Amino acid sequence: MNKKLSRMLESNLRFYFLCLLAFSIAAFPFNPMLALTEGCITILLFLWNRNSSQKRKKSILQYIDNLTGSVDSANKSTLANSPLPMMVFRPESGEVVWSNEHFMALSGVKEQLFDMRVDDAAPDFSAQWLLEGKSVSPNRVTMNGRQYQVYGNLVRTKDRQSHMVATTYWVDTTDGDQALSQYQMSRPVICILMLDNYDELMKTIPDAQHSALLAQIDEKVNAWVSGTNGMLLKITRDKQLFLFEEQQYEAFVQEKFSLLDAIRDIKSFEGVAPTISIGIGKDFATMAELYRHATLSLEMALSRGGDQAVVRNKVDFAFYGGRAKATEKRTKVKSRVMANALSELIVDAKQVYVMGHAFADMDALGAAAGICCAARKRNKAAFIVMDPERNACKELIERLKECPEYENVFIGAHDAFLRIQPNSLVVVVDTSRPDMVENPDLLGCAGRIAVIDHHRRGALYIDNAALNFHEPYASSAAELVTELLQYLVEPSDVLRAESEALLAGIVLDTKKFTLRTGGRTFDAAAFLRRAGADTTEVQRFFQSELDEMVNRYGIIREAELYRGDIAMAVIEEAGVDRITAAKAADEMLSLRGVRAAFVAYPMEQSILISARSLGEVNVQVVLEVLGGGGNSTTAGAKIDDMGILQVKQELMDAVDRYLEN
Ligand SMILES: Nc1ncnc2c1ncn2[C@@H]1O[C@@H]2COP(=O)(O)O[C@H]3[C@@H](O)[C@H](n4cnc5c(N)ncnc54)O[C@@H]3COP(=O)(O)O[C@H]2[C@H]1O
Repeated sequence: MNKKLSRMLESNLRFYFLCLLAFSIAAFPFNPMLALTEGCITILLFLWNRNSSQKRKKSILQYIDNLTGSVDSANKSTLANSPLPMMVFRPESGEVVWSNEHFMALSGVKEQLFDMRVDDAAPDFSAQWLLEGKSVSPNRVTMNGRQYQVYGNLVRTKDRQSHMVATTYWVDTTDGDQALSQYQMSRPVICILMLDNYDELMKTIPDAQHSALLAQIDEKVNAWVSGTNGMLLKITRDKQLFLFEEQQYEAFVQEKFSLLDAIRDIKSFEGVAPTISIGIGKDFATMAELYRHATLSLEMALSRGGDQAVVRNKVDFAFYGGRAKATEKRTKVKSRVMANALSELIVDAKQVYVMGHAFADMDALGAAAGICCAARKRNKAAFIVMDPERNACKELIERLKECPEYENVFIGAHDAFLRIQPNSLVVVVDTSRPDMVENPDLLGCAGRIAVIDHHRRGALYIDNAALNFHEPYASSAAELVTELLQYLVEPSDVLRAESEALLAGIVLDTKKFTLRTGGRTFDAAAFLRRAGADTTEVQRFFQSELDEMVNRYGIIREAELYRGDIAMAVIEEAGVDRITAAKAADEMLSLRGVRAAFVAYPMEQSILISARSLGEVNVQVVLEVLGGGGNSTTAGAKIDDMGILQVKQELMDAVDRYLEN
C-alpha cells in the first residue's frame, strides 16, 4: 500500500535530471569547465529534490495514518454508542457475537449476550431475509411486546467457525404502527342501502299497511347498524346513507351482510317480499370518491338483479348475496327512454357495427339483426361483426343472407377493425364483458358504444358506454331489442327473417318459453308475430342432426349425481361441441330430482363448463368464483391453465361453498 502511495505521490523528475546530465556530457568536448559546473549543479539539484520529496512523502503518510486512525476509532465508538439498538450475530449458528447497550436494554438482557443465541433475545426473529441478500426484514419482529423493523447486512469472514456475520439495526416502530393501524381502522366507509322494490310493495299492499311494513324494514336496518357507532341518514324514501368506520367492515363480511336475509324474511301481507341492495365504497382518499364508488356499487348490485351487497375497493368489486331468484322489475318507461337514446346515437353515427359475444348464438344474432333493422329505418349502414365459422347460428345467418338488405352486412372481426372510423357507433349485444366480445379492439376505436345485455354484470364490464341497457330480469338480449324496436320501427319495417331471428333468440334463452319467461317476453313475442315471424320456421332452427343427438346422449351417459341432486358430466376427451354440451346440460335438468346440471369438457387449450338450473340454485353465483358468468339459470365458464380433473374438483368445491353458505 505504502509503495503504491509513494508512486502516486512521487513527481517523476528523474527523466528531466537525466536529460540535463546528457546535455552536460554532450557539452564537455566543447567547454569542459562549463560542462563540469552544469553536471555538479544537476547532481546537487537531484539530491536536494530527493531529500525534500522524501520529507513530503513522510508527512503525507503521517497525515493519512492519522486520518484512518480517527475513522477507525470513530467506527468503534459509533458501534458502541449508536443510538440505534444493534446486534451482531452469526446467521448460520444463530450465535450472538456482540450487541450494544440499547439492544440489551430492549431485549431485557442484563449482561453482554455472549454465548447466547438470537432466539433467546428475539424468539420470532428469522435471519432468512439476510441470507437472501435483503437489507430490510419483510415483517415486523416482536420483542418484549414491542414491534421492530430490522435493517441489516451480511459480511463474509475468513473465520473458520462461521463464514458470515450479520449486523442488525433495530428500529422501534410500535408507536408508528399503532398510529397507522388506528388511522386505517378509522377510515370512513360509505354504504348506500336501497330498497329494491319500494314502488311494487307500495302498489301491492293496502295503504293502511304501508307504514307498518316500512317500520319493519327500518327496524331491521337499525338493528343491523346498531353497535357500529356509524351514522344512518335517510336520503330518499327508498334510500339510506350509512357512514361507518373501516373497523366495522370485517364484521359485516363475516356475517355475510345478514341484513339481506333479514329484509327478505319480512313477510309482506300480499306475498311480495321486500329486498334490499347494498352498495359500498371503501379505500378511497376522499369522501367524494367514496360516495361515487358506493353509488357505482349500488348500480352494480341493481344491474345484477338486486338483493345483494357489492363492495368497490381500490382494486376490485366483491359480491355478497344475490342468490335469490331475480324478479321482474323493469319499467316500460325505461325501455322508451333507452329507445330514444339509441335512436339519437344511430342518427349521430356514420356507420353502426353490431357485435355479440365470441361464438355467437341465436340470441346474439337475433339482437344484432334487430339493431340492423333500426339502423336501416334511419338510413344508416349497419354491419354485423361475426366469425363466419366460430358461431352457433349458421342456419340463421344463411336465412338472413337470403335478404337483399343483408348483402355485405356480415363482416369478420378483422375487416371491421380496418373499416371502423372514429364517428362509428358500436352496439354490443348479449354480453357486457369486454373480454367476451367478438373483437375487443373495436371497443377502443369506436366513437360511441351502446351495450344491450341481459346477463348479470360481472366485475369486468364495458364501463365507457354511452348507452347501457342492462336488464338481468329480461329473458334474452333479443327480448330487450324487440322491446326497443317497438318504439323505433313499425312492425311492417321488420323483415320476416329479422323477426324470426329475434324470436329464435328468445326461444333459445327461455328454452321454449319455459325458463325466465315473464309477461314482457310474451309481449315481445306477440310483436314479432305481428312483424311476420313464423313459429314453425323458428322451430326448424332448433332441429338437430342424428350425430349431434347421439353425442348429446353420450355426454348424459357420463353424468353422476353430486350431493344427490346436482348432475355433473365431466368429459375428459376432446371433441365435445359447445352446443351439444349446452343441450346436454339443458336435458339433464329433465331428470327427476335434479336441481342443477353442469357439463365440463376440454376445448382447445381450455376447459369449458355449461351450467343450467331450474332456478333454485343460482348457477351464475357458483361459476362466478371460477371466472364464469351468465344468469341464475344459464351460466358458463372458460377455465385456462387447469386440467379437467382439477376443474371437476374446483367445481365440486364451488358447489359445496354455494350450498353450505
Ligand atoms: N367464459 C364465460 N365467462 C362468462 N360467462 C360465460 C362464459 N361462457 C358462457 N358464459 C355465459 O353462460 C351462458 C351459457 O353458456 P353456454 O355455452 O352453456 O350456452 C350457450 C350456448 O352454447 C347455448 N346454445 C347456443 N345454441 C344453442 C342451440 N341451438 N340449442 C341449445 N343451446 C344452444 O345457449 C347458451 C346461450 O347462453 P347465453 O349467451 O345466454 O349465456 C351464456 C354466457 O353468458
